Amino acid sequence: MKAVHVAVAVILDQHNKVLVARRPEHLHQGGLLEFPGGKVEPGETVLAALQRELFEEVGVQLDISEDATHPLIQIEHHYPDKHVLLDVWRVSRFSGEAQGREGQFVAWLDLNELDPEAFPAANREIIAALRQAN
Ligand SMILES: Nc1nc2c([nH]c(=O)n2[C@H]2C[C@H](O)[C@@H](COP(=O)(O)OP(=O)(O)OP(=O)(O)O)O2)c(=O)[nH]1
Ligand SMILES: [Mg+2]
Repeated sequence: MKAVHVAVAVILDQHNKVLVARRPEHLHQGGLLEFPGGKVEPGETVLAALQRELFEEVGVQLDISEDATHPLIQIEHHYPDKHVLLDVWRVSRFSGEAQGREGQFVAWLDLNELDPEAFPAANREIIAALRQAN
């Protein structure tokens, strides 16, 4: 099974709050929290995908210049029904106010209070890497 390449944004504000959204029930890993993002389309760069997905899902415009976007970690994970490659980026500049544009719950949660169990299994490593980096 080929891995699905997914661009994922971790947006941390100056108060150590990170933007999370709840995956709609009907999707893969539905009902769990996620860092916003989505599949990289054919011919698209990962940063272009990151920017497109963040605008589509939460209405946030990312600054994807080199000094504002840093690779955090890549995680390859095999779910029973799907193989994903999460390409996770730390984003430090954006404009717009985050809102669930697809009707989903979104929130800024304290990094120290994130419950890894509320996220898909692949995210535990992301949360650990973030806590180590901060
Ligand atoms: N966005 C995101 N996806 C994650 C995270 N953790 C994790 O395992 N995933 C998985 C769930 C999905 O299988 C895949 C992302 O696919 P997706 O369905 O959100 O992709 P998409 O936004 O392009 O959605 P669609 O247009 O296909 O509906 O990655 C995460 O933190 N954020
Ligand atoms: Mg998505």
